[in-house]
Amino acid sequence: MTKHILVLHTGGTISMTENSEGDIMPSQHNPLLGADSFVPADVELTTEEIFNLPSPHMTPERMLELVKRIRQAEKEGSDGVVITHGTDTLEETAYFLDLTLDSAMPVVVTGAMRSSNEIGSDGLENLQSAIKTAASDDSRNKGTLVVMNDEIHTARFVTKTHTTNVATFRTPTFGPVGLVTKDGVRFFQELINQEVCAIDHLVDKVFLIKAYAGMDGTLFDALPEDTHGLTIEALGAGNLPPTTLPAIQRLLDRNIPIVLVSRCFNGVAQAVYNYEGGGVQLKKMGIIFCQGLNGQKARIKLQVGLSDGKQGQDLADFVDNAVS
Ligand SMILES: NC(=O)C[C@H](N)C(=O)O
Repeated sequence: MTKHILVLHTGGTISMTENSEGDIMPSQHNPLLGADSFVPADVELTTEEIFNLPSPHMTPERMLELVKRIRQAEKEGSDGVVITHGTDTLEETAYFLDLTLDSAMPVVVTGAMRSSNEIGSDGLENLQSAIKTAASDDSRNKGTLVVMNDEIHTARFVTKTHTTNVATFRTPTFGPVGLVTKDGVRFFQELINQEVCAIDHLVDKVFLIKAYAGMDGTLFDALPEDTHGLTIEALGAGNLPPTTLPAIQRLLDRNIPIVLVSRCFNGVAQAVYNYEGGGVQLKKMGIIFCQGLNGQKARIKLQVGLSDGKQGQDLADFVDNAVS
């Protein structure tokens, strides 16, 4: 049966070209438009350029525009959607889609580390793998997936780990969920469902701050009056320098929800240390521990939860546990 796959291009290196000086720049004519000779025989492709942006120019407002286009595509009869995207913020857009699209339809995000005319360009290969994944029945009901370098990852846990290597996308702690091979798509890990928020607007003042040895309250006190929420990348298992605590308490007294993750690459944040600034104390103060997400993903989750109108325990339950 023919599968109708919509490809939405948003820009990034996959759509860029290298000039004679070696600079990589957005192309005036997207080299991916019309490149479809590699599409599997049972796939009918529709292609749209919704944006042509380097991914550092991506914003949550643009992510929401993308969500609305994907919801419409499902109504129009698409069997799956592929999004091409710059890799710098790919994981944030992918996770935003994962949290806001309430659908069984496969949604697959891909990109490239080498632009379209560089030697060893990985764009078309990644696009082909993403199309195969979006066309597979096995990809239904799996939330948003990220396909790069023959691997399938969940949007929830994948992260960019290398500035230039084509094997940059990794899933720390849990690993990839599947592979794209010559014969098709193979999943080897089950996915755990999560709550989806079908939001149609955004609250915007949600910040991310990284902790470091010797940190004090300066950055916390500098947050604007109308702050909606804050995510902190804390130390180790989930601890903070004691000199940050008075400023953090002032934010909590203003009813600003604070979500904590670890700045460590592997593992989950847990309230295990009971000393000044230790996780046990932070949890007692009312900080929400988010397990298994990195800082940029936890910030997206907090923003989506707040945009859905969640607060108090409801918000904490939504944010705190990404792994069950
Ligand atoms: N590989 C890439 O796509 C990186 C590029 N700077 C982007 O995110 O748009």
